[in-house]
Amino acid sequence: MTEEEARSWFADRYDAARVGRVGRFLDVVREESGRQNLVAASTLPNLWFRHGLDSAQLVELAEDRNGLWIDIGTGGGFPGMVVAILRDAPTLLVEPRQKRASFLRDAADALGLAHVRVEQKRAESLAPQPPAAIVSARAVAALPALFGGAAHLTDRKTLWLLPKGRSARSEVEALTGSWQGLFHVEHSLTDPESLIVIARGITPA
Ligand SMILES: C[S@@+](CC[C@H](N)C(=O)[O-])C[C@H]1O[C@@H](n2cnc3c(N)ncnc32)[C@H](O)[C@@H]1O
Repeated sequence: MTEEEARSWFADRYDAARVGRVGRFLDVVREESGRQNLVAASTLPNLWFRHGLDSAQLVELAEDRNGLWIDIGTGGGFPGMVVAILRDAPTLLVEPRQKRASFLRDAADALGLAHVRVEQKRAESLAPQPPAAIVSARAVAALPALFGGAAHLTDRKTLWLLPKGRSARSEVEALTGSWQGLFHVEHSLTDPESLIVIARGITPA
């Protein structure tokens, strides 16, 4: 898919103001990439597709849930910042690296996203709070570490949306005896060989 086609994917689903905000955010990611490493340099020419659309597809998997969305390890903003632009519900971006967390705070302020909170912490250090409706994490850790680090922020109704590349099935199978829940996988729109793990009812086995 070309960048123009990826942008059209947004324009077909969202109003012009939201699409404009996604575009402004991708512009600041491009600009900030001269100062810190936010995304792989090879993906800078394809921000709409590789990061915008790759993030936005999670909103389509979220079953219209309106509650708190926690994105673990947001890094340069993906998927959490795109999610926050596309839905108006509270969004918590968890990112331990100071420079990245500051960038996320500044970007949320510049875009007027008052429903975004940034915590400069590791997920496992966050105090328990009202359980998340949705937890996402892209390219952060293996499933046992994600569940171990963030389960205290969730309850049995929480939907976990975890882009996992090609390792998805083997990671789910390897959970036997440690974590249990209901799992299925979806193919990623940005790479049919990559899978997104969708999980609910996650508890220690
Ligand atoms: C490879 S980057 C991915 C960033 C972003 N999710 C993306 O896909 O573009 C992993 C990020 O997870 C963060 N991270 C690593 N361990 C974490 C933890 N336990 N809790 C929260 N964030 C974590 C790192 O600081 C880093 O920014």
